[in-house]
Amino acid sequence: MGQPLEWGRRYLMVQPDHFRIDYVINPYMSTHDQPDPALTLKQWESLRQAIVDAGGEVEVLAQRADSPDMVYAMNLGLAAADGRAMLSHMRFEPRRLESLSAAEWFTEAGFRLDRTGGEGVGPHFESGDAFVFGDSLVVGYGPRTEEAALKHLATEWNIRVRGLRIAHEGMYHLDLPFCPVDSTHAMIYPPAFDAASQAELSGIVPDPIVLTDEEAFAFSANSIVVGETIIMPACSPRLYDVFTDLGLRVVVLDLSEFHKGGGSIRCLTNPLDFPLAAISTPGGELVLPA
Ligand SMILES: NC(=[NH2+])NCCC[C@H](N)C(=O)O
Repeated sequence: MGQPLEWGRRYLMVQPDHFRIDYVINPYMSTHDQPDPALTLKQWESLRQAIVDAGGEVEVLAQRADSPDMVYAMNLGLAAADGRAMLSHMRFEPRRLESLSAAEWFTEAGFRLDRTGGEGVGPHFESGDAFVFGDSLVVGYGPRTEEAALKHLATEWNIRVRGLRIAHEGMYHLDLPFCPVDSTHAMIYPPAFDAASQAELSGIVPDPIVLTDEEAFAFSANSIVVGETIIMPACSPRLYDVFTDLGLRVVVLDLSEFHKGGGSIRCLTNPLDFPLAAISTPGGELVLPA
């Protein structure tokens, strides 16, 4: 039986005042399918409210007019409860301006900022690829985050990092095929990973909740757990039973406008309280799939 997650009470969200599809950097995006601004704001507000209702806290950052994807706050940087933050170094050029605002926000909020891509050089890292789970920081790499960033995270922060190679273009961030639910349970979608990483994953997750294709592509793993509540963009009857049996209250919200940019509930929320103490190890340690 798992214990509740030690994190996920405090989030950063970006108010979607300039959400558009201006370019295509994942298979879900099309410039011919634009979000409706009023519905976008309404859906975002329902998520903010659901987090507060579940006992969570939300900090809100204004969206830059020049950064339509900035609404996906999960990618702004990896923030820890002890005040460290690793700024993302986005793979695609149109998202890099977001980092200017993110750096300013993290600094003003009192975080000590590190970067994998100082001065624009260095490996790409997108924080939607990283979660604390078990004894390590689990990091997806391939489509967005580069393998070299994992080494940087491990040594810079003296933590244990376990890499999983993502091999599916529709699952381009780890937060699409992987979602920690409690200390032992996580939703996983194995086809997102190469064979060696699938093997690695079974060692990482003691109690896997394996998603069907349909569940995975409804963004079921792009959910968040806030206290006793799991907030999901979609929940099949089977998953509903799994989560209620685990003692969770299931809240399902419609975030359809944000699916047009290729993200949902997790992508819109950046946890600010990842515990690093549980995963720290002198000198750092990096475990990569064979
Ligand atoms: N954490 C996430 N998966 N965020 C989704 C990001 C979506 C954004 N359009 C991109 O491709 O970068």
